[in-house]
Amino acid sequence: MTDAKILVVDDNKSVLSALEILLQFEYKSVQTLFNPNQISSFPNLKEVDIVLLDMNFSAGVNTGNEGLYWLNEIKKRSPDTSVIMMTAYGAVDLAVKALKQGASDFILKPWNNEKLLATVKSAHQLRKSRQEIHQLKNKEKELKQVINQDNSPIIGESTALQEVLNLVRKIARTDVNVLITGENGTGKELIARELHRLSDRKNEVFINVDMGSISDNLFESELFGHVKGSFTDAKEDRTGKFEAANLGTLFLDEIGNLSLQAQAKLLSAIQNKSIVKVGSNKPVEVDIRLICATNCNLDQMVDSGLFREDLLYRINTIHLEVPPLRNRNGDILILADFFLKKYSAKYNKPGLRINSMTQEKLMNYPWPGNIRELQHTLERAVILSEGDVLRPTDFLLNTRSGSSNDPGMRTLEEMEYEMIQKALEFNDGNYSAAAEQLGVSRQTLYNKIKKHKPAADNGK
Ligand SMILES: Nc1ncnc2c1ncn2[C@@H]1O[C@H](COP(=O)(O)OP(=O)(O)OP(=O)(O)O)[C@@H](O)[C@H]1O
Repeated sequence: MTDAKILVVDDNKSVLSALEILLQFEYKSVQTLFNPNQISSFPNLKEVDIVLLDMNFSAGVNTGNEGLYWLNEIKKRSPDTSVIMMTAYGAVDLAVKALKQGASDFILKPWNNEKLLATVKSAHQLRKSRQEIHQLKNKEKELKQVINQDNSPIIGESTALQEVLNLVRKIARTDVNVLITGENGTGKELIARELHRLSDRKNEVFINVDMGSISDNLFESELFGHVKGSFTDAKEDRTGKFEAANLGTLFLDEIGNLSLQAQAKLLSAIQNKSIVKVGSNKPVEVDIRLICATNCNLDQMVDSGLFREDLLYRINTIHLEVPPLRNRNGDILILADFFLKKYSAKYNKPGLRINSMTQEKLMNYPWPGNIRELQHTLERAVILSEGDVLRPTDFLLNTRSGSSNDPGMRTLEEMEYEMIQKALEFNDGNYSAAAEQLGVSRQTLYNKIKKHKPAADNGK
């Protein structure tokens, strides 16, 4: 027995009882209405899965207009209910008219029982699909709200930052591709999110992809998706990041770490505004706003043949350079105060203050890890604080270079970290070149950096 509610509306009582008898063997609830005027007051019409609706109710009238009128009334009150029209006058144009106005199907009287049951069954499937689509759409809406709710404020009053934010406001509502450059931890991702938040795409998703963490052989599958069976591990169809970001913003972080092969594939997707999934040959159109970020000098990489010039032209219609924290001194104490309040609240330590000597120490430090380093430094100081005032000694800045003065105190891990930093510095932040110099693969280098990251953050 199928768990569905059916309503039959016909002015012929013998039609009503015949259909009631036939359908109640298959469906849990079958109700009948002799007078269509009762449709308007029918309780919980939205819960009715299928309506079987006669087209002509007044004696001698067979235009079908009454049926079309009631079809519209039902659709107004319950758009997902499937309506099957019934008529003894099988004019094809009338059937087409009803289908155009939202009917699911059409049955001619006298009907064939088997055919009628098959029609009702597919109308029920249609109703279920419509409900699923609605549920998925609602779910998608909620997910988008959750994904987009990471709206950390951008703190800072320095002219350098305000100039960047002015440009962000100017370009946010255009669809131009934006390249954001700047050192690690300067707030590139935050700026990208702000561009999305101020754009007409703000109610759609912001998808963030860390290109440095994607190995070359997974690049296409991650970005463009794949079809089931296209390679050994492709157990299911997969939607890539481009498709997932459709109508929204796609943020490609660490774009300077892409191999030349991956760059060519990315260029083709951007140029064609479409992607082809691995294992398919059908292009799928995508409508995305592209924002890329890097701490590498892409112009230099173009000169040394490590980055495609045509790709650079595509991604940097507008170039935003986020200044390092040491060039926006005015922001250091404002940011410190912001993070102090944030972590005092998080760790339940109200009333914490920074004294003037501490302020001086923070102002004089060059912050090589920029705002991320300042943030972690404040978090650690708040956690370790014992009194109400955070003193200079609560901020163990630059301990890593301190320990490197004493070779006896360095661990193998610290030396490895230093080597990696040096190789990255030497190669202008280019992971591929640094990996080659260190004699490891780009993936291994990336894994090592990832492994060191928490330690590096804590040590600062
Ligand atoms: N102006 C700012 N105001 C408040 N918080 C900021 C600001 N800039 C950066 N942050 C915070 O600092 C941290 C690092 O910022 P973000 O991840 O945007 O930097 P990034 O330049 O993208 O770093 P990476 O190059 O390592 O990817 C984040 O927690 C971010 O919220």
